[in-house]
Amino acid sequence: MSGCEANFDGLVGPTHHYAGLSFGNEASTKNQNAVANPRLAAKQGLLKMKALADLGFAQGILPPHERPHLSTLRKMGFGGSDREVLTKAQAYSPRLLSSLSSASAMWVANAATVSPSADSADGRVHFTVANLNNKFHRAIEAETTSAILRATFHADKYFAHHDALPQVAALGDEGAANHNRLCGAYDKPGVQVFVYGRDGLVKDGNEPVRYPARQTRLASDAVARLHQLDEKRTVFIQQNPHAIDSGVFHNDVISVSNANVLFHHEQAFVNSGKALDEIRKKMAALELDFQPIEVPQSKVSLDDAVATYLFNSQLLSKTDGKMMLVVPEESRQHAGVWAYLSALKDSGGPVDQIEVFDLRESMRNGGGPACLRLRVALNRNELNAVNVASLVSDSQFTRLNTWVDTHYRDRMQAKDLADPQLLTEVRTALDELTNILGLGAIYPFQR
Ligand SMILES: N=C(N)NCCC[C@H](NC(=O)CCC(=O)O)C(=O)O
Repeated sequence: MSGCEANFDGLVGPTHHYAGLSFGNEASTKNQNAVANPRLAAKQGLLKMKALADLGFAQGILPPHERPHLSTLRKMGFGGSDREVLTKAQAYSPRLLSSLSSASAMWVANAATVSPSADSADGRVHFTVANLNNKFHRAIEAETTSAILRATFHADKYFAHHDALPQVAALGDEGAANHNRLCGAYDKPGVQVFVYGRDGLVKDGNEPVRYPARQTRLASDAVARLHQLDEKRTVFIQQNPHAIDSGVFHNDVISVSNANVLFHHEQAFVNSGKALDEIRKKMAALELDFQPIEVPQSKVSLDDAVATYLFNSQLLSKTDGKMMLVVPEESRQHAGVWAYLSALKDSGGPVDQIEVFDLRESMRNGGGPACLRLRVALNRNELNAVNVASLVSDSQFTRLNTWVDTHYRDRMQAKDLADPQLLTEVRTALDELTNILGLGAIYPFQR
């Protein structure tokens, strides 16, 4: 198969903690105030990256953001020295400081939507940074995400970068977590599938009632337009509001695609049969055979899917033509889900290997294997144009692992965030990291 799918994983930042900031994400709510271990979190993520790189997959890394986010605090009127800003913000509202200190940028499936060059009219890879408008702690990610993506994929000839959509609820955009692509070879035209939770402009009675629908159709349409996609090869599907109300706050908690396979839960979409038919027809026009793997509610309930993150998995093509599913340890711990996975592996279908990773630190905030990675399908020239130090090699892994050991604390709670020493530690670490990754000045404090 020509071309490749490179996975760029977000590295967990030094202020990783459990703040209960994401209403609608049940793990986030459940684990509010638990004690986090940023060092362990970063190392769990690095181990996944290393393991996949060792298996021969193209693996990249995206750095964490600067937190606490002093520039937002200053914009909100907290003045004086950095130390004073932190003290005043903590006195005003510990929850505000916590929101502006979240390490949520680790979940880079929400960093941007990416369309490969084979699908875009101008023949370039398009990136639109997600505005993450539904959550305050995430809406502040866009600016640094944009700087990071532009530094990582910097050749204009190959890569087109779009800023985040305007920061309004009607244009709520959560990036690649609500986007799938079905294809044959990664560098040949495919069918892009955008999944949205609500319209954005009008209420049609199909919205969830308990939890927010973060992604709007208005935003998905805008991204498809920006990426110069052909409507004959684009599909828009509404996410099942009942699934959102059950804790499926992003579509990647209930479905994942790779090549011509869509692994999904039976209750993932509104009018599922019609949606799958449209994908099938549009793929057939490209002479591609669509292979959906639909998991029935009777085998894995929505609640179990949310609790185990079975679908927040990475589906990866191996050189032998078969696929491997990368799942979190929580999927192995659940007898019913593990029985389903064992049967899937032995079914004679496309998936014949299951790999399990311990990502507990991230999982406790609702971030599984797929949340931690941004898929970028590339042809050979494009892969060669990626900032080389952003690719995970043995030597980069060793440097990064040592960097984490040197700079990260092994315990973090909201009350630690006002410590001015923490800000110094973060800035020292990030300054060093931009050197390791050769990214230049990407953080506000470096400018
Ligand atoms: N499904 C994907 N692609 N990403 C998962 C994102 C998890 C993230 N959690 C948080 O932001 C929790 C932070 C806290 O509560 O401390 C979110 O809800 O946006």
